[in-house]
Amino acid sequence: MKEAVNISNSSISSDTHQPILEIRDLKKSFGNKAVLNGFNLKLYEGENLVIMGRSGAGKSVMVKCLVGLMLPDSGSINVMGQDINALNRMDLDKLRTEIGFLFQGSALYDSMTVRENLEFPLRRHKHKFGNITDTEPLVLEALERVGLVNTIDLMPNELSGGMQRRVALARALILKPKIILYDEPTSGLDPITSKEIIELMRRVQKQYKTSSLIITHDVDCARVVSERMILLVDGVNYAEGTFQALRASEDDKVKAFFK
Ligand SMILES: Nc1ncnc2c1ncn2[C@@H]1O[C@H](COP(=O)(O)OP(=O)(O)OP(=O)(O)O)[C@@H](O)[C@H]1O
Repeated sequence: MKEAVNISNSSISSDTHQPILEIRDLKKSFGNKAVLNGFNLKLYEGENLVIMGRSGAGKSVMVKCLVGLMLPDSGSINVMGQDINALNRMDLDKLRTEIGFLFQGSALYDSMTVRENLEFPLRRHKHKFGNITDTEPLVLEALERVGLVNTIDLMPNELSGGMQRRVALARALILKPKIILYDEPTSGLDPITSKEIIELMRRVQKQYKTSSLIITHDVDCARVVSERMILLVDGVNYAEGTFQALRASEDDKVKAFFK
């Protein structure tokens, strides 16, 4: 297993803590093209970990393996002490409620109102809150967290791109997950709206005390939200450390990320 260049870890990543999410030696090839070549990751409780990689580096492949949409060739993925590849469908479904996703684009259901979009995961995973019948308080709470209670009866196409992203964040939060996975949370947004989303991510992290895995190309987003970063190069975690430490690195491959 190839070890990452550890440029400077934050105190959170101390090995005395048990990671809430751990990826070990993940490998995935397509034909003779190795995309992930022994990728490792540990996400600790309450931490904001950013993964940066150039286009085609294998970030989406990693995310798909992580959520069980793609099988890796080898390696393990452990979420809250459970190996996801060893779980049956029902247990995997249950574990998924502990992971909130905010994918590229907002991926709201266009034919549903904001309220219905937020109710959807609640109905699907009723068991999580003891078979609740009145979803309204949870919907309102999640919308309040993102400052959009007044949009509850609107359709997604009546919202701006930034508002849609915020509603998608509310939907990711509604099941009160322990982990949030952000895949390019600021892509396609103008700089001001991006800043608003980044600020919201920080606020939500504090309120819900979630652990966040943030996949981004956006250096500004990484600077503001990350406590620790992993640079994914050639299918491995090439370098790890704080934003400041990585930015100060003299390594050419690391420097290329900050140009
Ligand atoms: N199902 C697939 N079949 C064949 N090749 C694939 C498949 N999925 C991904 N790849 C290849 O794996 C490589 C990594 O793709 P991936 O989408 O993970 O990149 P990425 O880092 O997410 O890029 P971007 O930042 O542009 O989204 C690419 O070369 C892609 O063509």
